[in-house]
Amino acid sequence: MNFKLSQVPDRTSKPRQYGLTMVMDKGLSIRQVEDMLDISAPHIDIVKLGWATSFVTPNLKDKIAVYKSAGIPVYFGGTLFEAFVVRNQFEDYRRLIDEYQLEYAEVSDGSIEMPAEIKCDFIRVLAEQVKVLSEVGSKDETKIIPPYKWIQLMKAELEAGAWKVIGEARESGNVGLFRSSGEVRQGLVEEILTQVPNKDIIWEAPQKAQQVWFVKLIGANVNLGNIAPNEIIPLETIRLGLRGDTFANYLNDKTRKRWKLSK
Ligand SMILES: O=C(O)[C@H](CS(=O)(=O)O)OP(=O)(O)O
Repeated sequence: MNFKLSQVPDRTSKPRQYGLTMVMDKGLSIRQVEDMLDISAPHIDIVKLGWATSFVTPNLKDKIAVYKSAGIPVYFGGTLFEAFVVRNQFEDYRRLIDEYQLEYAEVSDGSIEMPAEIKCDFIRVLAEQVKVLSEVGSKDETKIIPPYKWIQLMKAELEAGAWKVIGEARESGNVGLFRSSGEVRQGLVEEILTQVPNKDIIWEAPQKAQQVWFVKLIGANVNLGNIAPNEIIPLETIRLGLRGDTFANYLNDKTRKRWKLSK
């Protein structure tokens, strides 16, 4: 940090197991990646090449190499996994992961119907090869999954070997964990947290108000995903209580009382 400031929460340090910021790259050029890393690398834990953008991104290997040289792991979006699976090309997908020397892979069923047991089988197989992030939730806004089902799926996928489970929200943040307005399905999140350890969950939270909500609920070291490249540094300030939205979060009672601040 550039300055000394008291009453700032401790952040976990890299390589983080929690307190993760997962960034969504949906087609940055190599130059843009270099620029992003130049300023934001300390605050990026993992990068997802959103949905199937990796299929059409030129110079993919070179781009992944830039992330690698900065020590930042990259993985393909779950939609690419689904695109291979529906075409009966799972083995090709596994080879692809090796060819691109990836250390993480996402297993999801956001765009397809996949029995939970089959999804867990894919997780089991891939977990032998890489660290698996499995995503729970549908991309279809009309498909409302009840909380008990989210919990069941998340637990089963972690047991099958997922390193983290991701709560679906899409790039837009208006499905899955959120209502179409972007408002958090609070009851859902709170119920999930009674059964699944928060360190095991990455919450997709692309909108500022959503990030603020999670930081207020869970704290500076909440795992957040689908963060846009230009929101990485702003998010870090939200985590640290250095933006208006979370400003009073970590101040002690004496300071809050003196300045008449409420959390
Ligand atoms: O679910 C996601 O976050 C993304 C992006 S979007 O749904 O296409 O907006 O898909 P994924 O395949 O998990 O990257």
